[in-house]
Amino acid sequence: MRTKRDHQSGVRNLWRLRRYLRPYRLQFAGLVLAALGGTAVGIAVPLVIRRVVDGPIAHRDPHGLIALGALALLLGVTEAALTFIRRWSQSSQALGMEATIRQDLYAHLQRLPVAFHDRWQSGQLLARATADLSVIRRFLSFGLLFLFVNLTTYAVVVALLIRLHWPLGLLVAGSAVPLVVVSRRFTRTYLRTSRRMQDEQGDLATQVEETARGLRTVKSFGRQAFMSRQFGAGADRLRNTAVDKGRQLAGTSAQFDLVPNLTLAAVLVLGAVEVAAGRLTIGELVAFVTLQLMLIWPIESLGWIIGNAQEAMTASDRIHEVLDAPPSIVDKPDARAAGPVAGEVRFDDVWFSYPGSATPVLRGICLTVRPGETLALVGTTGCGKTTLVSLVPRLYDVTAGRITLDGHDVRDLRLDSLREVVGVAFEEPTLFSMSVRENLALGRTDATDDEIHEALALAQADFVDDLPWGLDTRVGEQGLSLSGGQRQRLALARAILSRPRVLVLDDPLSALDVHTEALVEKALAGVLADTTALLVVHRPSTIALADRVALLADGEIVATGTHSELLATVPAYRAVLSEAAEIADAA
Ligand SMILES: Nc1ncnc2c1ncn2[C@@H]1O[C@H](COP(=O)(O)OP(=O)(O)OP(=O)(O)O)[C@@H](O)[C@H]1O
Repeated sequence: MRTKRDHQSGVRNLWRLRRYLRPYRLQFAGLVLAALGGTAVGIAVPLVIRRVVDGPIAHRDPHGLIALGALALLLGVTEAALTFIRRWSQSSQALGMEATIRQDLYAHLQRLPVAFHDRWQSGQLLARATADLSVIRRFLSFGLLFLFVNLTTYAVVVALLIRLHWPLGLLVAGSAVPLVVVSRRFTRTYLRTSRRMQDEQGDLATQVEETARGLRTVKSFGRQAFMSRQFGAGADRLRNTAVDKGRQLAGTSAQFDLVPNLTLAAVLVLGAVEVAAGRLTIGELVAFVTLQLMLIWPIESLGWIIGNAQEAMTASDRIHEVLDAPPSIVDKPDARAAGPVAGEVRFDDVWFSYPGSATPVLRGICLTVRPGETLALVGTTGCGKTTLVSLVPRLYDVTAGRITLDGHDVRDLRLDSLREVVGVAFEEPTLFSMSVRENLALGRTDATDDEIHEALALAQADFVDDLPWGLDTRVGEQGLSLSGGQRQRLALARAILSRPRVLVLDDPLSALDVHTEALVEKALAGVLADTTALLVVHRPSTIALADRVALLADGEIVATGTHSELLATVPAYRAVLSEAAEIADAA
């Protein structure tokens, strides 16, 4: 039952990819015509041979032999030319379709909310964008075409065979019955195995990606052998599934090979009897057998084509699992630009739970950050500070309540303009495999070198001048060639480069030494003077930047006030700060 459902969903999802075939429909029609033309010419050859055997050879007529020989030669050359045309243009359209699907997949991944990426392993996404798309390309370029051509060849040849000698022709037609039985049994198991293999490829890609990213941790804990064992187990699983899949295909292909060969043997014996009885000429028998030989390849390849179609179905299922995921954080139809804003940010009875979790992380948050004010968020680890600030640029949407910017619900604003207004720097900064300049200008592509240098100076990131190619230095995957503190300062410079009205800084100085932190804070104070800022703070020293502090505990705001007010009146605040100070000292 489940297999039937899987099969239906696979067929449906594969069929949905037809929109990618549309721009290439003329090319595809040309391909089909070239393939069918080649096959038709191939079919005509045995019919010419029949004429040769029953005509010039039987009547010892050399002139007739030359004419028919020339015709056979012409047919051979035509078939070769058509095959060349088909092969020449076959891959370009499939590669074009693959590229378009890949671009759509990537664009959709960008539209999907952070919550989607929290749930999905990156290796699974990687495998979908690479291996699964290659399977679909193979099907679109070869499988689909040959499925069509081979089935047409089969139907035409069997019709000709019946016309040549109907009892033997019906025998050949009847051989389709065991083929159908074999293919039904095959598709039942192969679909599951194919899906399992694609999932395991994704798991393995995730392992490689995580190990590459976490190599320092792996090495520093001396866990290479452990990780290798884990990877080995995954690789073994994948190998076993691949072997299982290969064997299923081999077993089925052998049965597909057997049927036409057994039928051929039967035709030879029965055909000889018919010739002896005078009901069939030798030329007709030769033509019959030659035509029947033309069925061997289409039938033998059917096992591979059906297997390829099954793999394409499961790959298409996997790709649609991503393409069908709704981009839940999108512009409303009537969303408007934020326009010039004063910068008041208000949390209005905000509740938030992560998708799939029943426990709210934030509970009834009411908080107002006035235009130009800097508010520090303080609280024990895991109390919800990062979650709270992530709601402002709508990395997640509130579960209940609302967040307003100058009185407008952020969900009513266009996302691009909201994200222009709100600049963000996180504790774990991501730098991309691009030059320093490109990394910095992510939020403002038109920034001049002077503006970039100003932002770098504010973030105390002048070390960029000492990099081998200055702003043009590629900072490598995730900026690994830079220290944690350097990366943090680049991320900070990136956030302030666009001079946003609202700045969200999630502990962006945690990796800096005390001296550099003090310098950054001094420079930042000027930026923060006229910017609304939400500052997640772990180190007591950073609180100096804030006009006001909010103490978060267990997802609730338990106190707000100036640092000195809270210090004097809220014991829990003193406790959180002294704990943080101890950790900072220990570090
Ligand atoms: N993507 C996520 N999916 C599900 N739960 C999450 C996710 N991110 C965080 N959480 C949970 O939400 C709670 C609050 O996490 P959050 O990162 O907001 O805390 P925090 O106060 O910023 O912590 P820290 O000070 O350690 O950075 C934690 O219990 C955490 O386990």
